[in-house]
Amino acid sequence: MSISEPSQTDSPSPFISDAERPKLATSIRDLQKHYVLKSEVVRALRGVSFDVPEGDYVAIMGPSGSGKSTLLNLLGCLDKPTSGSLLLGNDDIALMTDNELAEIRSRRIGFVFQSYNLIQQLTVVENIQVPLYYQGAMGSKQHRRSVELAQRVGLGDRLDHRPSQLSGGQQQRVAIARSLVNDPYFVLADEPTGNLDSVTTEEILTIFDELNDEGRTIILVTHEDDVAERAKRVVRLKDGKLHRDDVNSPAVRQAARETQRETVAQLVKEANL
Ligand SMILES: Nc1ncnc2c1ncn2[C@@H]1O[C@H](COP(=O)(O)OP(=O)(O)OP(=O)(O)O)[C@@H](O)[C@H]1O
Repeated sequence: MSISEPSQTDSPSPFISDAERPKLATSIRDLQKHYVLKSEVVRALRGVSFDVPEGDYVAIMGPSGSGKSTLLNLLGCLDKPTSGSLLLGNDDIALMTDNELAEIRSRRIGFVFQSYNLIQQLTVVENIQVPLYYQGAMGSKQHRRSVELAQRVGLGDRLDHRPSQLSGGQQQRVAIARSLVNDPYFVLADEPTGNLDSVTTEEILTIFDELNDEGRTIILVTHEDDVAERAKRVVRLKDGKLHRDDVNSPAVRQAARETQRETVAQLVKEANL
């Protein structure tokens, strides 16, 4: 359950100075995406607008076909809108060339996928470094940063392991560390707990909570209410439009944390019997 509050205003208040206004990780205005299939036009996004301030934690939800993946592809610079704007920093992705999109995608967006998408032949540290490899930045400083990130997600004792030697939850931790290596505008996670059991889901959501507490901006797509309740805000799409934009109260977030921890404690207890 969430209480409904408008989380953004369309026009900036004249009483707030530029210095006081929160910086935006991204700003989306009247975003439209149409796909042309033979003679048919599919209007996957039909004028979506919202802002994501730095430090926000947004869950995107909606029924199948509502436009979540389409929005995620645009946020991840994997595709360009038909019209409207999507600002990353001061850059509008609608105006970028394909090369510029690829550049910003590899340098400034941190991806976490449901299926982890790790390279099987590489170790934990090497997988974390992959986004740096595309930039030709592979010195000792970058190696140190990758080790620190592995430690940050609790894999300090698994640095030389390969994905096949790790559990699903550990592989997702590697993916989270990899998503942070470039200091991204935001972490973009597509059903990050979709393949995980409740115990591991709780571990991953706790890492997201901690990263967000440290100021990281997180945008995730989920079908699960209990995952969405952990976010600060839930954006719901319906038929390609923004249907609702609700703030989760601290009480709702805390209750979701407690419920999940109790479920985990019960499962652990049962497993020990
Ligand atoms: N590449 C494409 N070509 C044509 N139509 C597409 C394409 N991608 C998505 N669509 C259509 O756009 C609409 C929105 O699809 P999208 O995948 O964004 O929805 P979704 O909310 O992510 O759904 P799901 O939860 O099932 O993954 C759907 O009608 C879909 O069939």
